[in-house]
Amino acid sequence: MNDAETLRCDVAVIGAGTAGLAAERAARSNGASTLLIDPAFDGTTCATVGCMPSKLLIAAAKARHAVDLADTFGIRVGDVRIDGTAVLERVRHERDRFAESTRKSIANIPKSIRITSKARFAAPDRLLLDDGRTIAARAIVIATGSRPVMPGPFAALGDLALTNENVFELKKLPGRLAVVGSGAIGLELAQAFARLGVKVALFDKADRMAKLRCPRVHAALQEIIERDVDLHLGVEVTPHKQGDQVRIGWTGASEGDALFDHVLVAVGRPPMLDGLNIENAGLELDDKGVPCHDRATMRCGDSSVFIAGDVAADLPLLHEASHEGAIAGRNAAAWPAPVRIDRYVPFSITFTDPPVVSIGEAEEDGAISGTTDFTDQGRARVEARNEGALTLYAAAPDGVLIGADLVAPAGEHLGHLLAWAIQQKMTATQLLKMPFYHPTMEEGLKTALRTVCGATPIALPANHDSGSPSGA
Ligand SMILES: Cc1cc2nc3c(=O)[nH]c(=O)nc-3n(C[C@H](O)[C@H](O)[C@H](O)COP(=O)(O)OP(=O)(O)OC[C@H]3O[C@@H](n4cnc5c(N)ncnc54)[C@H](O)[C@@H]3O)c2cc1C
Ligand SMILES: NC(=O)c1ccc[n+]([C@@H]2O[C@H](COP(=O)([O-])OP(=O)(O)OC[C@H]3O[C@@H](n4cnc5c(N)ncnc54)[C@H](O)[C@@H]3O)[C@@H](O)[C@H]2O)c1
Repeated sequence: MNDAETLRCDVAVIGAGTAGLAAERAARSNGASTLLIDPAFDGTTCATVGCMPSKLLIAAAKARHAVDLADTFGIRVGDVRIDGTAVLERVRHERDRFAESTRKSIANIPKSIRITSKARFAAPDRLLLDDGRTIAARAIVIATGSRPVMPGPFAALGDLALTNENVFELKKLPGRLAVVGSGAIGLELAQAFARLGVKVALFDKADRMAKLRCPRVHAALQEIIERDVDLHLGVEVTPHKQGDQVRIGWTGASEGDALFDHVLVAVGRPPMLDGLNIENAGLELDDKGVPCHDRATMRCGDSSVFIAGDVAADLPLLHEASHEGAIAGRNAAAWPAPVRIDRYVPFSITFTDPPVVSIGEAEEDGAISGTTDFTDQGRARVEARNEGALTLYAAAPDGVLIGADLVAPAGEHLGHLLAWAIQQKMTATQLLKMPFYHPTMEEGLKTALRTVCGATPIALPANHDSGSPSGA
């Protein structure tokens, strides 16, 4: 198969993260010979510095919040002490378990397929490895992920500036933490650290958090976040090192300055194209430098190069990375015959408490909206979790659901129901013909669905009660 310097395969995959692993699996199971290249094979961003450690920290914050909530029910808890060292040790311990289990599954890939190195393009069908070898491949999948941005003034702070890559390595909880960026990472971690007793200030240059589209839902989120966090939207921040602390000054919609023990920089994760010599791949690039590609095949132009995961800079989410990997791997194996694969409805959950969810479209010609206010929703009130709002979007004239924005208790579950209904192109009327158990958070959907029907000539389902049980 090989001469001394050149390895040959049908499909070479650059990057062994979630997308690359899925691409290699799909290519191999479709009969291609494969090579998977990664400098570390250390167990994916998701398991090591992404989804899993962040959700572990959030789980600790949830336990702390449950103690606070107990009082509402007449359950008096004595003095609460947060052992920050133990909190962070559990995060790392469980995180390491997830990463180890991912590494074990990577180790099951035949050794001859795993190439421990960095790869860069020499030509559209040829890669150079750091160890001097070359790979000649019929098709290549780029799955190199993304990396955190660290603007210069923050980089100058040295160890005081954190990103998702080292924040979970803290040995103790900081006293005061500045979080810059109120996207998914900033929001999740700002609220979690605050609920663990850290004094947190959250800054964003934009005036919308988590790219939420509906102003009503955004207002509800703002009220929720401000209960735990000192929030400053629409500001420019300037950091300076002061002794072993950081002084953050901010101007814009509000002005001030304050001292922090650390600053968490969460201002986005651009695609990881550094060092790939992408110019040698002969691809058309968009204005972010990302190869232009077809979402149904993940093929870049009419080349034999495919792209998947965060590096595609489309929907940098885990389920999309794994789906795009499968699409790219399948198509790379089938190259040049394209296999067009349907994509999921866009769906993101930010795991704040309550969670923030955005699905599908927000506005379309003739869009109708329906809303629910969770501040007085029955089951939410029973649980003392009555906060948040939901906006559903539907297309006229028949009320086909096209999208939703929400921040609501049980939001991750409501979000799944809605995403599945929206992907199936169901109408508000069809959803209302299905059972809603009482008393549940799901009954909150009924209110929004009925408003969608009420806003149009769409009929409420015949022979179904149009009233509400107590508290729904
Ligand atoms: C803090 C945080 C929390 C998150 N939480 C969630 C969540 O709750 N839910 C969710 O859906 N998503 C979440 N995400 C997003 C999710 O983690 C990513 O979308 C996903 O991990 C991307 O997978 P990937 O395969 O594209 O990239 P990665 O897993 O980063 O894999 C890229 C691989 O490419 C390798 N590589 C890079 N350059 C080269 C090269 N030149 N040669 C060879 N190999 C190379 C790297 O070593 C790496 O192994 C979170 C992200 C972060 C940062
Ligand atoms: N639950 C989840 O699914 C989850 C959780 C965490 C991360 N992620 C993924 O990771 C990606 C990266 O997350 P992220 O939060 O870093 O990025 P992001 O793009 O979601 O948010 C970045 C935020 O930083 C702000 N910002 C940019 N430059 C700034 C500056 N100089 N000063 C102040 N604010 C600034 C932006 O306005 C934006 O609100 C997300 O896009 C998401 O796909 C997903």
